[in-house]
Amino acid sequence: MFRLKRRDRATQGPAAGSVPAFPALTLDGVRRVYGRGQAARTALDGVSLTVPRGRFLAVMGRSGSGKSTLLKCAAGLDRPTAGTVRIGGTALAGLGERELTRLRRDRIGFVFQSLNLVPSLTVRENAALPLLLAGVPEDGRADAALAAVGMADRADDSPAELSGGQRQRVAVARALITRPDVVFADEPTAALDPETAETVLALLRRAADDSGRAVVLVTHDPAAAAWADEVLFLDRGGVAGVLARPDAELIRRTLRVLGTADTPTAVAR
Ligand SMILES: Nc1ncnc2c1ncn2[C@@H]1O[C@H](COP(=O)(O)OP(=O)(O)OP(=O)(O)O)[C@@H](O)[C@H]1O
Repeated sequence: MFRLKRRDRATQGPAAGSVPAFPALTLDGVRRVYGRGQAARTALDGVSLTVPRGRFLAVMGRSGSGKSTLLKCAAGLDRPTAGTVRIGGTALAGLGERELTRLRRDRIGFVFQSLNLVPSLTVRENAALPLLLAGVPEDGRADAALAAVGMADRADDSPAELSGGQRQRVAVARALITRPDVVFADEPTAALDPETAETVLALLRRAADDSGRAVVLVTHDPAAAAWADEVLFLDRGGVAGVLARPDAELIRRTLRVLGTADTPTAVAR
């Protein structure tokens, strides 16, 4: 069976095509208010953070604390009401829709639970999709990316023939194929059994360690967050705390102290 071992962070060079002088991701005073007037709801309340290259950050917090909103604003999928988001030094607010789409395609990788593979394409074509959309020849890069996630032998298969964990491994290959500055992962292991989840988390860990990507993982699962270098806890749209190099037990205890666990049973597990 394909498995990876958890490893300590290694220092690696910057991602190709990026500007090494700048962190992969910075948020400065990011606010997001939904609605207007009396119906206005502040989902993010002035969040600032920096994620350097090679760093793996997990974002946690109870339902409604602003995790998805943070991820969408950071990934250029939503525009903040105020504040600045920079990917590799590029301020997203200064970009038009077309430039933003290009930046998302070329410099950001996505591994979302809901962002499924395209069923009418082969596994290889799915992995190559960001390059195909950019009109760039894939030149064997899809096979190399699939080999890196242990899926080379399934390149000609249809996604329908894969298990959930195998699909997520292909999604990781697709997310990494453009050598992005940042990989955003939204609950990528929520539907997987613990062992399969570990395989996917190890791939994200390796994307930070070996390839110098910044990885931002949104999760409810302390065991998943324990793969990160840092865990950022959100509460009512603000940063309630940050934990460096935590294990799952410390994360559970911190959730309990901060009152950001979804349910008492989630803490007691
Ligand atoms: N499109 C929207 N319109 C209005 N309010 C929204 C919208 N999206 C999110 N919100 C509100 O913003 C707040 C933060 O939502 P968000 O989805 O970011 O939380 P979350 O931490 O990701 O939650 P979950 O863990 O349940 O996915 C919530 O109060 C939510 O109701």
